[in-house]
Amino acid sequence: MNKKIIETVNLNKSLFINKLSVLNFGNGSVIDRKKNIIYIKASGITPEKVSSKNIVGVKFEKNNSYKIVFNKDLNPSVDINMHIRIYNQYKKINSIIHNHSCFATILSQIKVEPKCIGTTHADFFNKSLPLSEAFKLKNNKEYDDKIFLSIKKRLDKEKHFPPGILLRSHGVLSWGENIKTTIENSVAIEFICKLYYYSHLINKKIILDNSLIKFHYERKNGKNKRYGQYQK
Ligand SMILES: O=C(CO)[C@@H](O)[C@@H](O)COP(=O)(O)O
Repeated sequence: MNKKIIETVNLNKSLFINKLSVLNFGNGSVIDRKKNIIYIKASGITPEKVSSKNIVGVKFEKNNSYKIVFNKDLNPSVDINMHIRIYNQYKKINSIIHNHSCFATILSQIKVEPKCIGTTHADFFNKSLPLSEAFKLKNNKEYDDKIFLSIKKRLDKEKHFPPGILLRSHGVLSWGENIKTTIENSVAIEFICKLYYYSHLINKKIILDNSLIKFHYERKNGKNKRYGQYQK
């Protein structure tokens, strides 16, 4: 069995295992950059029921068009065009999860970017988690381009590429160079949003000194990280 298809199944099942998805709200994709094929959950399939039989493979072009090349009788996730645009734009991303996990979706709906107010967040990312920009539709055909542009406009403002983004009023995207990182990022983003939500409910004035953000972030990330079984 194709390794990318197995990875896509495991990625989508992780949504269910980590309780990041209710019903079919959510999908995961993996890209084969050598063949320009994206594997994604078929539309309407709940993550716990995903198998190689309901993974769709689409061969995509630079102009974001695509044709179905695997499980041709199935429709890909409704979000396939958003995934294609992200892969075409950001070459370091090799897998994407979209979900409606509870606290990340709450913050996306109240339009709040969770600031770094604790070392748990700082261990993971040293900036606020970004929220995509607002947009309106003149017609339904604009949706795929507009939702991607709402993501790109916000990411263009970031010096450090984030592990994901809150999709305004909708949910969350997490991504990574491989499925392990993408799954960890989706779990971490939801946990950080939960910590932020409850901390802020109790005290709106919480801040964390930048020196501590820097210490924690650099201890776990980057070329000089000092976490885990690193070479002494
Ligand atoms: O969020 C949405 C729809 O708003 C989708 O991600 C969700 O319904 C999943 O759709 P798919 O089953 O992936 O087509």
